[in-house]
Amino acid sequence: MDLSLYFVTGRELLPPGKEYLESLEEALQGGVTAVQIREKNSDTLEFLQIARQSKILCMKYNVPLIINDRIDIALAIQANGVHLGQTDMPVHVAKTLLPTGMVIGVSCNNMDHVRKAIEDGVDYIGIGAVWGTTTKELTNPIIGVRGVGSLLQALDGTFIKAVAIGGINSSTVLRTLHGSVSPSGHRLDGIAVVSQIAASATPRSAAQRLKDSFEAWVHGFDVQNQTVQVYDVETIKNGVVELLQVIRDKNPLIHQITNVVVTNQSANATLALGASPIMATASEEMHDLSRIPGALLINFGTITDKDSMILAGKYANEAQKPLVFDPVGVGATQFRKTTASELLNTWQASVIKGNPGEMAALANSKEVQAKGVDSVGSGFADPASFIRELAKKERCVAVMTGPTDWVSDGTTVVKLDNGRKILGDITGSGCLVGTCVATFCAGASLLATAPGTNPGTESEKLVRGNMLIGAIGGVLALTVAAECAAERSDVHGSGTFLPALIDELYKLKPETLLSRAKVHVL
Ligand SMILES: Cc1ncc(COP(=O)(O)OP(=O)(O)O)c(N)n1
Ligand SMILES: Cc1ncsc1CCOP(=O)(O)O
Repeated sequence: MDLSLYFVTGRELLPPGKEYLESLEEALQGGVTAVQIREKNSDTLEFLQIARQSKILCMKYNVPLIINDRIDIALAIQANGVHLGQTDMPVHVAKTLLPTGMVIGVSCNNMDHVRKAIEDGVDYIGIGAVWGTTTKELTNPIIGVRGVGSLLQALDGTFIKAVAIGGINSSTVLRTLHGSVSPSGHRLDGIAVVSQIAASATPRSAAQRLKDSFEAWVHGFDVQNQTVQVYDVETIKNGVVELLQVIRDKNPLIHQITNVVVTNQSANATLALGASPIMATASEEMHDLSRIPGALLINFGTITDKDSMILAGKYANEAQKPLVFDPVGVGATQFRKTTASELLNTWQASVIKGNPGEMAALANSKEVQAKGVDSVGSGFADPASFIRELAKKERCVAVMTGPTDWVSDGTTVVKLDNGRKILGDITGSGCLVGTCVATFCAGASLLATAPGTNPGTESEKLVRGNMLIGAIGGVLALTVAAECAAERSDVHGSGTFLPALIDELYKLKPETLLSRAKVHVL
């Protein structure tokens, strides 16, 4: 059964003047691949009639029909299957009542539900609610995009299909699909949708849009899985130098929502690299800024603009712009942890950058501790494996800073050895890395969207351009410039180091980067 676009009906949501059967037929014409009749307010006779009429239409389009909750109705109309919630008829009882071959789907909100569904041998699970929704009063917690991945991983090795449900619409669909892939590479088989189709005056185009997004994303996912990109040191260094040139030629806008401690020096570092900073925080301007080529940096060192962070990130994903997230001091307070989780469930970061303490807190690891915004101790026993797994889990490039910097896209791990101790003696050196990474990612994005490249070919992506090279470029630019600054005879301590660092970023030459960068591909 193809569950890729699973329409769950909602007659109560029909727009004025729209007939139910007309709406269902248009949805089927738009490419719905499975239909579930969900009647929460009808008596048995009305439910039966609606199910019968719906079945005729579904058969016309050769689309399977599932009945929500009611085994008797499913049997009466010989539906293709039933969907059961956690408080509905238990699966083992339903199995005794249903003929073999009739599909059984179950709602799952947590790992216990998934384990039970596997034990019961269901055909598919509906994981939800992934996002907030007004269609149903939720009695279980919202799972969030990242929570779906761990439930999917539990299905590894089974034939049970999985769809996500709750708040899926044309704005959230790509984020849902991309962010829910498990670390083992298990993806959703489909999306289940009520209001985006049922409440639409044009259900055909609503369904078509969702179907196009789903198919484009799956195609991109399959292509990516089939192509292993192998990096060598020369390719990386040359890629970084190319991005430096793009930044200086194209002067991208680097929108930064950052903390009060580093705002000025971050803006100056951006300018020194050849890009254009804007330190804007009002939610009213987030949409306009997202339309300008460049990148977005969200640094929550002093979290006061959470709503703007949420909006800016959503718009950046929509515009396929790089989004660099610097979860400063995320382990320091419960508020920071909850906020980071909320942000990461809402938008997809292209790069997450942090020190070992911050990265440990994000990964719920106790191996490295933090004190406020600083990491304490000697770091991870196996930083390469840690960073690779974190990148895989968060579906982005991960950068872990320190005396040695580690960068991974979840496959390749790159170790960078240009770190200088004096960087730790100025405030906000980690934040400056974030700024430089955002600037180089902007360069990577501009390179990928340069005239001559077809923007239509990668419509399924949340970001365009090579974010691994962008992240490495940002780290190298800052650490190589720091090396140059630290060697200067006019630098006597941290006070003279900071302006010298900005100077060295300003003067940074491709040949300096090429000769000094200490890059190791693992
Ligand atoms: C595909 C899919 N997944 C989950 C649900 C929710 O079912 P349930 O938990 O039984 O809640 P109600 O739909 O009965 O309100 C679903 N219907 N479909
Ligand atoms: C039935 C159901 N189960 C979990 S969320 C939900 C409603 C989904 O509706 P919508 O697609 O309109 O958010």
